[in-house]
Amino acid sequence: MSTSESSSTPPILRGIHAALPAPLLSQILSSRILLVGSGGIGCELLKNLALSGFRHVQVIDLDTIDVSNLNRQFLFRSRHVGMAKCKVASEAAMQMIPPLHNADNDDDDTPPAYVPHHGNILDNNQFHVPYIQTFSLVLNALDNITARRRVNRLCLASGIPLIEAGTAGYLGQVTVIDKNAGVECYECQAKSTQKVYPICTIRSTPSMPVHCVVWAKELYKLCFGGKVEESMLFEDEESLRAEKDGAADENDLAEKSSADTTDGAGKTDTEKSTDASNKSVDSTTNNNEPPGEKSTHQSKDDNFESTLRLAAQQALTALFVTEINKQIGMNRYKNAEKVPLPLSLEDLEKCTATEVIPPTQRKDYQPTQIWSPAECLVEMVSCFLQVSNSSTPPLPEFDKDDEMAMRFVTAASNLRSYVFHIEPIQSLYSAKGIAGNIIPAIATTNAIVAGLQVLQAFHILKCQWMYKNGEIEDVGGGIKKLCRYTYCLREKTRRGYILQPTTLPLPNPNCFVCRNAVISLSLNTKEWTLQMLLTRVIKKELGFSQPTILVGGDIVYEEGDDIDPSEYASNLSKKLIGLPSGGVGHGTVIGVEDFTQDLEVEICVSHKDEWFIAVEDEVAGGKKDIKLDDREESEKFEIGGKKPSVPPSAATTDEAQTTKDSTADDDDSSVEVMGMESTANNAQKPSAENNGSSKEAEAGNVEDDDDDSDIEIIEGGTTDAVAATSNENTSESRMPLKKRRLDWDRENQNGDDAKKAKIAEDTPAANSAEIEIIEIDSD
Ligand SMILES: Nc1ncnc2c1ncn2[C@@H]1O[C@H](COP(=O)(O)OP(=O)(O)OP(=O)(O)O)[C@@H](O)[C@H]1O
Ligand SMILES: [Zn+2]
Repeated sequence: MSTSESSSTPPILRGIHAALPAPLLSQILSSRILLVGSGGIGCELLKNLALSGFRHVQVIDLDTIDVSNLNRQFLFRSRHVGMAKCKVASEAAMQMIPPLHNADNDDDDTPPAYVPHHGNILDNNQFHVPYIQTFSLVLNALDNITARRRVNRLCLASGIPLIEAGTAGYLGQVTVIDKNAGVECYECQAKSTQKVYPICTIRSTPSMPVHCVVWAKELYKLCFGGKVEESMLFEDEESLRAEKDGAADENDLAEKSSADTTDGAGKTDTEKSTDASNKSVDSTTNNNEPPGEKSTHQSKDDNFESTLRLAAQQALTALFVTEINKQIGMNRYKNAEKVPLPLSLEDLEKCTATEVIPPTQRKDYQPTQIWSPAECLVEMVSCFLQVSNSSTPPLPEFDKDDEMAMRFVTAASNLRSYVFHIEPIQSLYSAKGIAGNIIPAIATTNAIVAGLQVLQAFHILKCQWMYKNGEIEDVGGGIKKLCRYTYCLREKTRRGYILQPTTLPLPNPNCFVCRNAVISLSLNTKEWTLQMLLTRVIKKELGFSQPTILVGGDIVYEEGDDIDPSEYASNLSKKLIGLPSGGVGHGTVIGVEDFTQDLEVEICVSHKDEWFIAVEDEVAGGKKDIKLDDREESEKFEIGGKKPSVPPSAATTDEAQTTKDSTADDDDSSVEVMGMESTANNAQKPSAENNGSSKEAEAGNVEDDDDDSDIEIIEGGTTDAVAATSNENTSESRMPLKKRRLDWDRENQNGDDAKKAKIAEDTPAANSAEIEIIEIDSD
């Protein structure tokens, strides 16, 4: 019997007791763990924590249980659908904690408690640095970058170790982030950004199914969204006029055609028709008629229904006939391989007939069926009618799990594919894959990764216990030595392992989060307003939550509970160049602080007037650069490019010096983000928005370094072996990101299936890889 195992140990804990020295077990039993996310990985983790004897766990999750979660989030049953995930998961896990006998835990006699918090980790008021500081360590089981970034920053600011994990299909990884260990943080490496398509491709020249799906999602926003002006398809009067003028330059015929299809208010036929169907929706949803009176107003209802059907038909004709003819009339496709073909008027006439049953309402309906154009039209009409006849408004944003939204997007995107001769036509099932960019979740990978996380938790607790006993000088040093970045691979390594541990990577010196590096930002300071800078860059790209912005040492904007929003409101609409304290021009250093994340950064601005984007050259083949037009101003920026070589105004300040010094080795900056398509970055950063981070694709680089010794390290006997492995691994794991990516690409050409699969996700041919957000879903 081992040191910690007693005759009274419950059988389920005996294995753990046999493996762990008694003090470590006691450390586990009294530790306080925070788990963020109780979905796929989170459920596995909760079960592992409970069965390993962890008694004090808090769980944060914002979501409720959906039917689609049940196949892999095994703590949930169908009776739990609609209930808070964290509550159900905590209760289920609590039942699994083996009862303890006094001898097991001398230090802690408080009863076990798994406490759920049904909330958003982004909520500053509830989940802040002092809260995080009450835990021994934090475990992440999240599915998005924003939340991960937030936990990363909270943990760095609190000095609490974080065990980060992610999966994408068969691939997964686990790592440990700890400020005091001096290792890479979550934001040291760039994450894949939302895939962005040039507006012109989506609006006029789609060539792949994914373009049609993106268009259909924008159409959903235009038809049902709360803010139609946020749809990429929305046209204000100015852009309509600009389009008309441009068309006039092209040829006279174009102008005539354009004039024919816009009304006096400058609205396109599409907008007029979707307006019409929306008005029908409004008039129906505002109709307060009690349901019982319906039969007495049958004929009135019949009339109303036929009005709705007519409005739907008009909208569809505008979308798939009038608008297409207009574009053809403007000679937009004169060099295209195939000119689009508007939908048949006959199909459009038939689609409103009451007796035609939409495909999804038929008895033999299967989500893998492919709908004909006529069926797609009927399906769209049924969506319009459903919205009109329902008392609850549709979701303002497209959600792949919303049944109506998915039917609408499948039908609309397929109709667009038919018009533009794009193949293959998608079933609802495959369109959902593209729309949500879904890589099927594999429960086994989640389970493996959650197991690895608990092993890392043992390592951290061991370090904390060793520190308490004066065996090591600092916890961080111990973590750096004991903990591992572990990849879960699809194919076995040469030595036959699927788990590949490496030493924790060193921080990226250019990381503004953990290394306080100056951020370089290029944009047009004469066009960008403070509001654009705030929303597009400071909040969205850099993840600030309550920023204070300083120019020339003076506050130009501030947010917070006790801040009067009107105080700096007038600055928001000002162009950067016109801001107080001398404005922001080429070389200006902007300060940004966020006390909710204990983060302060400096942004060195480069003024840049003209922006280009590489697009497919349909005529000559290959790529060509086109100048970005005015509509995309907020997409015209670059983070992490070259900083101004001689910052004019700030040249003598310390900030400027920092800026200048860091310019030389800036080329491989991992925070380079272009807010537009086809930058090298997108290829560089695979699947970071899914359950995994960008690391998994680099797994191939460490294949030769395989050594699974750290799986047994908890027993303390393998430290040397791991240290030796660390040295071997260091050069690979510290390699600049671009170099590692190049090696990765090369290896893929050599035909490793696992890696090919990963690359396939990054290539246009795998449609699902092209969309904005990558999510893991049920398989
Ligand atoms: N900001 C956040 N605050 C709290 N919990 C979050 C936050 N963002 C995501 N989560 C939770 O993280 C969990 C991630 O789990 P998972 O990746 O299995 O996603 P899922 O939504 O359960 O499944 P899927 O998206 O595949 O249908 C989810 O339960 C989700 O609610
Ligand atoms: Zn970092």
